[in-house]
Amino acid sequence: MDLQRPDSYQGGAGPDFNDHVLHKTILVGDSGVGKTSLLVQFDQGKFIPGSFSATVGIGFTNKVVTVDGVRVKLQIWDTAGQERFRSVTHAYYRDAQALLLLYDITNKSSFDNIRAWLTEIHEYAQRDVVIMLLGNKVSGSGAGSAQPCTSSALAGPITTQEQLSRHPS
Ligand SMILES: Nc1nc2c(ncn2[C@@H]2O[C@H](COP(=O)(O)OP(=O)(O)OP(=O)(O)O)[C@@H](O)[C@H]2O)c(=O)[nH]1
Repeated sequence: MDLQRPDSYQGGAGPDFNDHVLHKTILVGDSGVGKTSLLVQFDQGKFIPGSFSATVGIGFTNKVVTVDGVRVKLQIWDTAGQERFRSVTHAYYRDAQALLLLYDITNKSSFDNIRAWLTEIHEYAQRDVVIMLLGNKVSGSGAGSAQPCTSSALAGPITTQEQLSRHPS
């Protein structure tokens, strides 16, 4: 799926959100941990396997979900995990209400790098941003294989120490 759709970005609040609560979420994590795959899975309901094509820059997709009777428009931004795009993606952290921080459970360095990601998040995102740590690639076949480290992670901001202590050593 092509997430590079600058034509669909209208700036500011974006498309008509009159009857929605807008919620901006950003997917972050090392290159190859499965951010784009997770977003495509969430958007289209299926895992699309294929050769790895690294995201260039940043793009977003919208999805409306109903939570406790309230329609919420999720605007989910998919960022490139590669270092060379960091300066581009940092600029988007500020507006985010939530950050989904992914690592690949089959790749230790992607977990080791979580500390560095949290340092960047604390530098560029709002202080009260909600951070959810997700271990991806739990299933070899891909589909729906991301697992949160805690089911209550989205209930409120959590600290670096809390997040790291939730990962089994
Ligand atoms: N086995 C398995 N493979 C996965 C899973 N999720 C993604 N992959 C594969 O991992 C590779 C990288 O996935 P992407 O979604 O492109 O990774 P990314 O984090 O968006 O990478 P960047 O765009 O470079 O930041 C692809 O070959 C995917 O098919 C999963 O849950 N299980």
